[in-house]
Amino acid sequence: MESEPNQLHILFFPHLAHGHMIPTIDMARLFARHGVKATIICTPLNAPLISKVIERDIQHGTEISIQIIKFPSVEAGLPEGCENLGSTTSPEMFNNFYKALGLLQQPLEQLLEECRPNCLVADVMFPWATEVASKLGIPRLIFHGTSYFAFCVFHSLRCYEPLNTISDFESFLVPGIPDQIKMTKSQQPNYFRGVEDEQTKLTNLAVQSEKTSYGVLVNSFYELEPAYSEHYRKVIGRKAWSIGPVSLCNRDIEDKALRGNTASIDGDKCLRWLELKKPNSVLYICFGSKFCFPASQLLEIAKGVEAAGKHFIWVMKDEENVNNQDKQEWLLEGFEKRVEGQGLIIRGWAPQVLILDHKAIGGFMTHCGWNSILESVTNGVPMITWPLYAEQFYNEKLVTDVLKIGVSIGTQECSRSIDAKKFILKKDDIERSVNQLMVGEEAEEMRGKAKALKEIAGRAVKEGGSSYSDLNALLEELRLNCPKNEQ
Ligand SMILES: O=c1ccn([C@@H]2O[C@H](COP(=O)(O)OP(=O)(O)O[C@H]3O[C@H](CO)[C@@H](O)[C@H](O)[C@H]3O)[C@@H](O)[C@H]2O)c(=O)[nH]1
Repeated sequence: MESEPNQLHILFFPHLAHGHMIPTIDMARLFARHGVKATIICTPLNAPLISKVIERDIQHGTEISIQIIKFPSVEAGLPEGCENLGSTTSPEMFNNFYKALGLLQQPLEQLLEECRPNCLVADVMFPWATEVASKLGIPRLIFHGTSYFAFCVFHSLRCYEPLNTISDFESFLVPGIPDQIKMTKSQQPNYFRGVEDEQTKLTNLAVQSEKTSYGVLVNSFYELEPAYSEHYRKVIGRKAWSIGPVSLCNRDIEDKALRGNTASIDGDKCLRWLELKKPNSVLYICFGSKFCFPASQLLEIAKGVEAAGKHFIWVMKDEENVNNQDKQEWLLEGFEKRVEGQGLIIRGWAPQVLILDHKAIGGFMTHCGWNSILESVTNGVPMITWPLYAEQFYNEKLVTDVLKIGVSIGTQECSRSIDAKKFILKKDDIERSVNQLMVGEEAEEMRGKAKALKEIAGRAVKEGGSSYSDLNALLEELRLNCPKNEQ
């Protein structure tokens, strides 16, 4: 395909973690469908995941490609082959992974010099990318991967510092945001709890780079959180474009199946199982791409969903199986047999967008990663919110207190490694929330609101819709302000 003379060339540089890579790939595909030449930067072991997904786009004539750079695993003290945050298995590996990300600065610079794109879209985890790009006169857009609501809460807590004077479980009102939102200090990420780790350092750098970057891309749509989109732009004063939900670029069933191309279960098997169930009758349970519960928590979830008596699909991560060998027997033989017909257990990776899209799915028990929330919203599915770490407690508040399309499971502690004895939620908590979400008047009301949002999300990405127009406005601005800077 001949390139247009003023065709924009944009480089997309995702953080090497599923929760960031997946929306960045979708975003690059979206830009390519809007006439941009899109190049996704990635490392050798992450490349196959991406190439499978973009294959169909290439066949359809969109200009999208991959540019591979080496990942400095060994240099950063990681084992060879550890190129995705999902493969880190200890806090030390986790920290080394962030060190390795820092070492990508030089290869990025070299690549930018060779390609001279009109613009670089780089993940928030690469704060140094703004400076690297600006040396070559290339504007850098930041991709955060989360909601406006979460940005606004984060900004408020930095600005007003309400956490300095309170104890862990005392509740406080988040100051200066459009709604009355109550939280506790224990629900805050490490950054606000005085923990000086690699993530805290990175967050401080990210805050600085946000001020000097060209602007921010947000995987959200205006109608979902209008007050917070306005607050972010007008009160906090950042330049931002809402271009989501980007997962809606997986338009047909093949797209959705491809998107789950690493799934450990055949998509058709899942669909066949779901076909036999009534509309809105199945609860989907998944806690994102990485998190692993201890066996004691898995057992309480198992007892809770069994007692609630609803159909369910439950995704268990591989590490949960490996780390909890002692309890496997109970889960495999006793539980799995007893719930035959009632539940489908997926061990490993699930084709999530394919599952959420099925009419039998009536609820989603989620850890509140932003992609999962958006995928639930775009399919009109209300949620049981069970936030675990990072900004997930903020996302929970948006779902339960602002949008009112979810039931909180009631967890209080933001932590990457759950202390098995202290923070275990019990069978009764799980049973109660499943019943509250799946049956009764309140459940119908939440489902109605979620279905309405599904329609609005669909319109937002279609021609004339809010996200479609925001993306076009951005591309127009880049064409005017950011000509290709050939050397
Ligand atoms: O078995 C699985 C598990 C996950 N997914 C997909 O993986 C993505 C997971 O993303 P998300 O729900 O956002 O969870 P995390 O991977 O935990 O996301 C990280 O990144 C998000 C975006 O910045 C943050 O909101 C989260 O707090 C952070 O943990 C989604 O697209 C899911 O559809 C699957 O397809 N199959």
